[in-house]
Amino acid sequence: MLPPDTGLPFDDIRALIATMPGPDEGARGAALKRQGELVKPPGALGRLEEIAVHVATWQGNSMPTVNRPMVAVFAATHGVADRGVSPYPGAVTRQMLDAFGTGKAAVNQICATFDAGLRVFDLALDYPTPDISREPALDEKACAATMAFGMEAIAGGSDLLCLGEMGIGNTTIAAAICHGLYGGTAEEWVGAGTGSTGDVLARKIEVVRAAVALHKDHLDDPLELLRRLGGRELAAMAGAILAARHEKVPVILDGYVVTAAAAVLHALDSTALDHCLAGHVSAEKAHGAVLERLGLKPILDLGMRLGEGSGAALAIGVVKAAVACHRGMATFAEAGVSQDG
Ligand SMILES: Cc1cc2ncn([C@H]3O[C@H](COP(=O)(O)O)[C@@H](O)[C@H]3O)c2cc1C
Ligand SMILES: O=C(O)c1cccnc1
Repeated sequence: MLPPDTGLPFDDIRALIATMPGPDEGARGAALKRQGELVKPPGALGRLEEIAVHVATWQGNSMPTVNRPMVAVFAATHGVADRGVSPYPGAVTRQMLDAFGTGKAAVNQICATFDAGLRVFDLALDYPTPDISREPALDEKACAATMAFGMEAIAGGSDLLCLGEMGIGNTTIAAAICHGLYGGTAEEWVGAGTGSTGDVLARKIEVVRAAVALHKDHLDDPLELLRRLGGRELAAMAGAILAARHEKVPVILDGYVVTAAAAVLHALDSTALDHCLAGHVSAEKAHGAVLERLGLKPILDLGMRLGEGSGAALAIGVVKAAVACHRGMATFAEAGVSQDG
């Protein structure tokens, strides 16, 4: 699904936001009713019950499925990577794409564990976006086109979309977006990423501070903020989240970088992430704070700080189990179990 080709590119994105479908209250009501009838004390499956009802609500199906979960990993390169903001060189981004291709990365193993599909999107890796502390990452047309490209993540059909990213330097980008959206200090939003400490961490904070200062007069519009402080994988992920909403596909977010992309949509419309689950809270310093601002409660908290969709993919197991219980358990009446405690 591509946005209609009318008007300014960002206007097309705004039109998709304005026309997002809301929750399917019929499916939600029926799913809640079924949860109350299943052969267990009410609420005994805890968050699994909420998760099953969430998937039912956003698929618009009181008997939801997780038969075709898909992990979409968006990869891009960043000019800031040359500023010494990551312990790893920018070349690692392409090397990791090779590892995804041969099935040797962490996300491959987690996808295999849960029978999830994995698609990797190479967003012009040979052309890093400019250093955001010196100029905008993207122009409006490129940002909107990259968001539209991200909408391809769900092409071919999926009943649960997990988002991941690969792009050395992109925890700097995520921090700039969060600092731009939420204010505070650069220190507050910058974390270790792949393991930055000392001078590397200090440079990272400085780059984030300089980037937000450079673009400060243009940050009121979240799409403008995304194009200036973002990168291609963040724009594509925002597009994917929006397309999934229109196609009734629930989404699982991953760590700090994915959540920063999602936060841009939330700033445009506070209901834009209502179909999303937070797969986990990563060990990246500010991830928990962003999730709190978005009103998202992470499913897992395992101290992971990898990115590449690993935390979202791991949460597929929990969501699958939640939906399996919802679909497969007997009701008290079916099981002949007495319901009065
Ligand atoms: C071998 C390796 C595998 C990865 N898989 C994901 N990332 C993660 O690390 C990067 C962000 O961290 P920073 O901002 O510190 O560069 C992203 O590419 C992210 O997905 C990796 C990083 C490395 C080194
Ligand atoms: O939380 C994340 O998204 C993350 C953390 C470290 C490295 N890359 C990504």
